[in-house]
Amino acid sequence: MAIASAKIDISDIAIITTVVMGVLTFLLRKPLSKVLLSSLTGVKGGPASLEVKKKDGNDSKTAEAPKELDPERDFVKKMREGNKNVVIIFGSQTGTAEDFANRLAREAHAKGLRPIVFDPENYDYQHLSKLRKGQEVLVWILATTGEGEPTDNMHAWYEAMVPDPEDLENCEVAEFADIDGVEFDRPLANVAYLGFGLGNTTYEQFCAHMRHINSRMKALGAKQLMPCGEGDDDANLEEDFTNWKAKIWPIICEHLQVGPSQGGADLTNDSGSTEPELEWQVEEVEEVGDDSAAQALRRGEMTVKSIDVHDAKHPYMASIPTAYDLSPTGERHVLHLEVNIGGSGMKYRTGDHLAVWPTNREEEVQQLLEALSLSAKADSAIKVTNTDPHAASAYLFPSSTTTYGAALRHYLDITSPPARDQISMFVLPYAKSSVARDLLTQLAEDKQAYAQGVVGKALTLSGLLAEVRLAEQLAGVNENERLVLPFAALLSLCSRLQPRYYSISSSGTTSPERPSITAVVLRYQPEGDAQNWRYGVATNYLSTITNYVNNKHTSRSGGIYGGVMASEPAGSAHSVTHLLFSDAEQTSQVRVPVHVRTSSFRLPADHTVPVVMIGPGTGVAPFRGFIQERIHQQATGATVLFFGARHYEHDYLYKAEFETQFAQLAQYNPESAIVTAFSRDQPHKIYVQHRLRERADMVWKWLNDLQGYFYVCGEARFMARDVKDALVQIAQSEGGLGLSDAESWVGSLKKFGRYQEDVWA
Ligand SMILES: Cc1cc2nc3c(=O)[nH]c(=O)nc-3n(C[C@H](O)[C@H](O)[C@H](O)COP(=O)(O)O)c2cc1C
Repeated sequence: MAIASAKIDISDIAIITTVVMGVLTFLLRKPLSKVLLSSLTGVKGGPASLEVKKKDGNDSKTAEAPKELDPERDFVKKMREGNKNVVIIFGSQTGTAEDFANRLAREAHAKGLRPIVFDPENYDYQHLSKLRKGQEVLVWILATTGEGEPTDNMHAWYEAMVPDPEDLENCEVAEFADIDGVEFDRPLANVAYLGFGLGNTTYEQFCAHMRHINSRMKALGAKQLMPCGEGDDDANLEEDFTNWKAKIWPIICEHLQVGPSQGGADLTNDSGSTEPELEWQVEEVEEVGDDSAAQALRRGEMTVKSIDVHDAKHPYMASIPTAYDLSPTGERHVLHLEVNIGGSGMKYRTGDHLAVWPTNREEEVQQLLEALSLSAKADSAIKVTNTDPHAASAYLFPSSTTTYGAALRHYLDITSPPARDQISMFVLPYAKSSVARDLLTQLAEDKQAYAQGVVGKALTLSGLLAEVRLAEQLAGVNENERLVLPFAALLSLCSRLQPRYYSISSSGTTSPERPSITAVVLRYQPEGDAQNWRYGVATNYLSTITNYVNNKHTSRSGGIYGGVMASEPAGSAHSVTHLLFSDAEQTSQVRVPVHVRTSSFRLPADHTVPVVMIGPGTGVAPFRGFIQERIHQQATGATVLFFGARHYEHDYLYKAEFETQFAQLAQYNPESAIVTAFSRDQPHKIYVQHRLRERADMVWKWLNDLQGYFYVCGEARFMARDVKDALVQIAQSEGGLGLSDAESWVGSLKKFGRYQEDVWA
């Protein structure tokens, strides 16, 4: 199952799993009736609850002396060395908040402010207290992930600043540096801040990460300059961000007393004719070194690094021993890929995620090179450096030198539609002809025109540039008057290509070196451009890899490589020329950059406890691993999988495998079974929640009487919600509870980690 897609990569709509391990972070606060309470707290094999320390009276004053901090991780020092006055800190899981932070910084710069962006993973939170209001402003840009959780890169800061999410007003005060002159429990009294939360209203805990940090900032004495903005990814995140941004500049400028009448010096020109100061400088350089070094440049640095520890910043180049289409005759193709991580030092546990670093489709890369008039220079070496010597990062890519082609292929998101403010800041200024200026101004300023002309068509940057070119041609604009976008401007326009996360569909115990993933290939025709196909970046990359693995004797230098799947849409041939290969082994073995992400989606340690899994479609992915694990444990508790799909004939994923495995599990417990719901095989739709209700008495017995675990993986908005409603109904009909007690019962299962979700919107 695909779990995390890049933001606008509507495509691999994937997305992650995030599991509720409430028990690790929450204490039960509202006990139910005694009977229910004892059934919930008597969890066997469940994770232990964490002791949450409270600040009370003198206790908190005896806090340990601050640890020696690494000066390299002091962001305030770095900020002051660069004479910056706006510090932007982002928490991002799939890249959107990071992109927003960078865009905000560019706009701040255009307003005459001096911004700097920090990834909290590289710095220590303790320095926050050194910020000085009136002279400096802190801006949080925080996405929420999991079930109301902080993003990985904010994890350490969040843990320190929000020790008890259930008691935001009154929890233990974190340690801060240099807090002389302020009250002990108000260490951030000198700090002025504002914030924007990214979230999705489909999730129960909307924008929880930003909201929790906001409450703690206030509780720790910081001055909030205006209420936090919130963006809803289920509605229009981009517009929410644009509206919030419009409000913050006068407030920041007034607070810092900068700019004409404190409104900020707007260095962008209304006519769009002034070229912006760009963040990145691009210099063409001679290629140095032998052939393999030159090749590495073309393929991206990811292939050549020799490192011991592989993580989110340093993927491992894994080979793919097996890959196939699980539903070759289905309307949608679901891929199964096994990834060889043997020898990498990486380990995974059942329920973890695998991040895959995709490569853009070669056709997209070539189209963009063409639109930039860089086709002839695709393999030219370039050095990309930050124009600001005090910026948090000097380089945009893993190394200072790459090629135009490799940058577009491996490092930049070139398929997401450019945002309105990006068009006005980084495309419009390069338009010389009035026809190009008019077209771009309309898209940048008219929301409706943008919604139809860019979003509705899922227009990529190369598509936008092609439309401008066509308009210029039709208007007879001279070649030397036509818009040519500089590569350095494109670097400000495109965000970084992000890894995509997939639930691992194998057991870490039985296949420790071969995690597998299960992903549906995303291809669609946008409403506004129904003639043309759009391709999800990562899943089509995986599809190309699958094709290659199954035909590996075909020459890879052949350029365009035809798809082998049935019902490939016309024109979907993929080029493998620029996939990554292992040259060291001289085997032309294709390599996929990956890393493992730990999750909290876990089976109970005690195999005698029943396990009920709801996994329609590719939501079945983590449960394949769970089933392997339960067989290995010879689980005597019931193991029950509710699987749903459209058609028995085409979409029953892992059918033969599951049938054999459940026959085996039934030997340990006769109630173990797979229950299927094929929605379109009869006139009326049947879904997993219907099957669940049909077995209400058993479900109640497994979960309430036997203290079983309940897992849901798949689509959040309808399926996960309907499944939860079905469980509430079961608690009413089988447990005799009123609606509110039934809801509390389900809520408490969640709090105790016995109802875990791995869902995506
Ligand atoms: C796996 C997953 C879990 C999420 N959980 C929540 C949540 O609990 N609450 C919420 O408001 N938004 C949630 N979101 C929505 C994200 O916050 C939103 O899509 C955001 O734009 C992602 O930003 P990022 O790309 O910087 O990580 C979740 C998204 C994903 C993919």
